[in-house]
Amino acid sequence: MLNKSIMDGDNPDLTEERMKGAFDTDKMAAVIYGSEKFAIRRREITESISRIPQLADSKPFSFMTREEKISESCRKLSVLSEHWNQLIDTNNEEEALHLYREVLGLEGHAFSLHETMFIPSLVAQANDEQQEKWLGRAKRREIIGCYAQTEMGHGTNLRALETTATYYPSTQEFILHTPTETALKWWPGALGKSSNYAVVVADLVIRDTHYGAHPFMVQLRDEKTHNPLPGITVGDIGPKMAFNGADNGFLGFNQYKLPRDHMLMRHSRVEENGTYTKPPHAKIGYSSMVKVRSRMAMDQGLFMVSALVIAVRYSAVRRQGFLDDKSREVKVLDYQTQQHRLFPSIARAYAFIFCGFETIQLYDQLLIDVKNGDTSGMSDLHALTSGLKSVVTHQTGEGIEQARMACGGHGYSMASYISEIYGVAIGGCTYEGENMVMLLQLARYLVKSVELVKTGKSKELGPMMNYLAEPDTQIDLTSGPEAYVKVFQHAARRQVWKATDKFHQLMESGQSRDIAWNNSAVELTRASRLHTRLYIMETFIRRVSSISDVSIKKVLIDLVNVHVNYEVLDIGTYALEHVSSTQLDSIRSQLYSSLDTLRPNAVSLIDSFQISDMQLRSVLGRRDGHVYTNLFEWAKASPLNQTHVLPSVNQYLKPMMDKAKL
Ligand SMILES: CCCCCCCCCCCCCCCC(=O)SCCNC(=O)CCNC(=O)[C@H](O)C(C)(C)COP(=O)(O)OP(=O)(O)OC[C@H]1O[C@@H](n2cnc3c(N)ncnc32)[C@H](O)[C@@H]1OP(=O)(O)O
Ligand SMILES: Cc1cc2nc3c(=O)[nH]c(=O)nc-3n(C[C@H](O)[C@H](O)[C@H](O)COP(=O)(O)OP(=O)(O)OC[C@H]3O[C@@H](n4cnc5c(N)ncnc54)[C@H](O)[C@@H]3O)c2cc1C
Repeated sequence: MLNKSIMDGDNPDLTEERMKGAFDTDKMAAVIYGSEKFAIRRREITESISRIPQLADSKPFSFMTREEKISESCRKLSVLSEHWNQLIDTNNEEEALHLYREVLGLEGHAFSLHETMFIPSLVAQANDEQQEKWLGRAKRREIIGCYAQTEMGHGTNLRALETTATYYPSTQEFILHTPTETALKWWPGALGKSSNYAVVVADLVIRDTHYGAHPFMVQLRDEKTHNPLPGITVGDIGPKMAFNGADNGFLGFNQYKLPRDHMLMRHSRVEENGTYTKPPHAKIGYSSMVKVRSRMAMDQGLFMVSALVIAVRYSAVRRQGFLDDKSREVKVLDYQTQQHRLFPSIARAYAFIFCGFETIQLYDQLLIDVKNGDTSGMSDLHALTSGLKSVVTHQTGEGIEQARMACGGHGYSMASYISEIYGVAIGGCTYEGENMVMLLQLARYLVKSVELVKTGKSKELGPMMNYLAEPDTQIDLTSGPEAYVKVFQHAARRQVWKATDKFHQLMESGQSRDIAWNNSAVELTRASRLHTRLYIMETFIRRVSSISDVSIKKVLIDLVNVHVNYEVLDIGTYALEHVSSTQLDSIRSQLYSSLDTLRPNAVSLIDSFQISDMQLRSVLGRRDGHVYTNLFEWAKASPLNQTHVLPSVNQYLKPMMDKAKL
């Protein structure tokens, strides 16, 4: 059996789709998840979880209040604490994240930031003695931590953070203080009610000199009572667009004393007498953010996949309207518009995940290099991940919203669960650096690269930048996906040069650097997007070319074809400089035929992600395809349906109607 999801009693429309799949979904899972070993481990972990009934949801998430969601996730975390070692290798981050996704879902929980930012901050920023003291406790979950950087008044501009950590050599202590209301830490995940420790980012002050943002390990709550410690004001910031299982919080300090060795001192130091040693790279303290950004292509790819699993499966069981055969309505997946809505997003999701593997590995390597004193790769990775997080989060938002619309009316119901996936995923456009701001960070790097070319120093260009120095060439669109890469290179190169020239000209005309930058900013962000999309396309093609299994490679090439045709058409206005409108018409025809080619493998392509029903939490996306019966059951479980007559009817509507009758 090529598609391992086929089971007796499933909806026959889905079974038919799975029979059509031309490749082995387990083999595809191994490609998606980087190795056969990890793909197998994922399945084993999912299987083991299903054997622990207390880890099942006590009722559908969509019917829970915020308080119930928080209580439910804490309940499950306490059950998990009895099973960690038997379920996963606790040193394996990917296994831990898979476990969290399966059991706790995507709405956040008490450990939301513990694994993703608190522990990574200790790993990257704490020195050996500090790691000895805190890392083991954090990994054993004796303490719960978060990452408290953003303030009510400032998230983007870290140089303007107002929270101070002032060092006093006389007592060898820092005093943490929140001087104004806008200096309150605001937003950190799991800060409000769950965490008892935080890595707090504050402006280091020694003898009236401000050294800027530095990380500190701060105890927030008493380990016995969980009450906030004296001098600490902490709480929840209230409901959000989504992600409401997490207690994003506020935090203020009133002259709060902290021992000297609580500043994380792997890279910068404050000696007992107040002597400050600066880090080997000015931005090394920003590494926890780079860590999360390097994961975002993968995590966002998985958000998009969740929505696509739901939309593609549902589109295979939803029948509406007719094509040739007037005796039976067609699966909506057979409509070209439906395929055009969904398949390019499937391609992007695969591409994002392949990019994600690459950037996660680059971060891990950078961590080793930095520990060995080599910070030379920091700028490259910062630029790459800044652009990538921005493009991927934006396109993921678009893809999920299209997936929701592709499910028609039922997509709008929480039974589909797509609105929640959208709400959580779209947060990624803002957290870890607002997208425009991060595109502009990449643009700094692109502008510098053009300046290198202009001054004859092309040899110094960073990775992925050589194309900026190359001349335009004739493009033969019949020569396969590489020709489309060339189109992107031409378009990105032209836009990067154009934006840089504009910036330079404005400065030459007398504008200050900052004003000229601001007046070129829209063009600069366009350059960053094109450059990043080029990287995504190249990575996708490179990864697919490296695959040896014939049937897997064949379907992934079909997917690459959808991707390259769609992407080039999507940047049509930029491509027009290099591709004629007749050529664009032929790309359009190729896109339509590539959608057709992909159609028989659509369900198998999304099944291959092996996202369990438990994780998906969607009636429409059920693996067995039994949508309608379960939709009715789900609606019957609504709290409103637990009584025939609501108290509000008796209190307001009935008296109103009775009065109208008089
Ligand atoms: C189903 C699946 C489930 C998955 C599971 C996930 C679930 C969902 C969980 C949610 C989890 C949320 C987690 C959110 C957690 C937060 O959001 S934490 C808070 C994040 N905050 C931010 O990202 C703030 C953004 N701001 C910044 O990073 C900085 O202010 C900026 C924008 C980089 C500017 O920094 P700056 O110090 O003013 O520097 P700037 O003058 O702009 O640049 C100076 C130089 O430094 C360089 N530089 C700046 N930063 C760096 C750096 N990091 N490295 C190297 N060089 C750098 C610049 O490139 C520049 O270089 P040159 O061009 O001069 O050569
Ligand atoms: C779900 C979620 C979880 C979060 N979790 C955490 C956490 O765990 N820990 C934490 O510390 N923080 C967290 N944050 C905060 C988050 O990191 C910040 O909100 C984010 O960095 C954006 O900063 P801001 O809110 O100051 O936006 P602002 O900078 O105020 O953005 C407002 C607008 O101004 C524009 N803008 C700002 N500066 C510039 C510029 N220089 N050039 C051009 N345009 C500019 C932006 O593009 C945007 O359009 C979280 C946020 C969310 C939504």
